[in-house]
Amino acid sequence: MIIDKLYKECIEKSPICVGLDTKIEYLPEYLIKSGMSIEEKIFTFNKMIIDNTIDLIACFKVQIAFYEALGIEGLKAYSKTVKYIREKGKIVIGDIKRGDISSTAEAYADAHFSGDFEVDIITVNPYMGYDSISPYEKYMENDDKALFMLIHTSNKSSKDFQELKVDGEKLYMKVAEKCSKWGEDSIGESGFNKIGGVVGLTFPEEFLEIKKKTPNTFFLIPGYGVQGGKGESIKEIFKDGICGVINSSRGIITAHKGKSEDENFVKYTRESVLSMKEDLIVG
Ligand SMILES: O=c1ccn([C@@H]2O[C@H](COP(=O)(O)O)[C@@H](O)[C@H]2O)c(=O)[nH]1
Repeated sequence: MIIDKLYKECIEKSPICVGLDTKIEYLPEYLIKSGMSIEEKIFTFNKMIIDNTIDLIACFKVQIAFYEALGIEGLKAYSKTVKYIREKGKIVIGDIKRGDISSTAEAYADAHFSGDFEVDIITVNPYMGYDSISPYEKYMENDDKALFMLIHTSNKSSKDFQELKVDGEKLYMKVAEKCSKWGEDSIGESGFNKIGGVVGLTFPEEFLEIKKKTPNTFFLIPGYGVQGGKGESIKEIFKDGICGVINSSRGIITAHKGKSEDENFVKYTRESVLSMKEDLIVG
């Protein structure tokens, strides 16, 4: 089961997810100035990051918004990037945050669990309820696909709706309970199921509250580094064992900026992953 594989990678390598939120301005000058097409520039940058971090981490997350922003060439770079990661046998999360009526959700499932944009796990927004999530299940039957459902996001305004009280309980706790319930039939040998949850590291107390109620939910944890999430919070959250994978995007893929603008830029990428790993050591 894919979440078992992700869990194993977290134990064997590190619970780190490198986020490929690639923008042209993040590229080293030598690539920006090269005569390559946008598609080639972005893919070359991503490939160098992938090749130089793959042995240290659990998975990659590719945020589709940055590729959509570059038009057709950007989407071709997205497709090449996710295919390259999968060819290397590594897990790739498509951060697409979809949520729509079931007929449209079926199309999203086809688009991101097969074909040009196929990834192993996608992020989904559960606001529209169960029939916006269930169309992905067809692809999850073979155990090689999974979902990460938004529960409590890392941004400041997550409070606007997610913390509203419903029947005396915060809305994000209701969502966490549904996430756990919808995944309860698919618990793997790791003890986690196929419907994971997205919970930001920027609100560690809320994280602990969610974790207590959802022992079989594996988490995608954004918010580390640039957004203010701290390694020390992970030590508390992982006190009883690893229960998620921590994403860092800008903190890793821009680590070379102001230091190296040539082919050696990946030295800084690798160093940033190693220092994140050090910061997260649970002990
Ligand atoms: O609650 C959420 C959900 C998703 N994200 C995504 O994670 C990365 C974070 O990037 P950093 O550069 O490490 O801040 C980005 O793709 C977001 O769209 C999130 O931040 N918070």
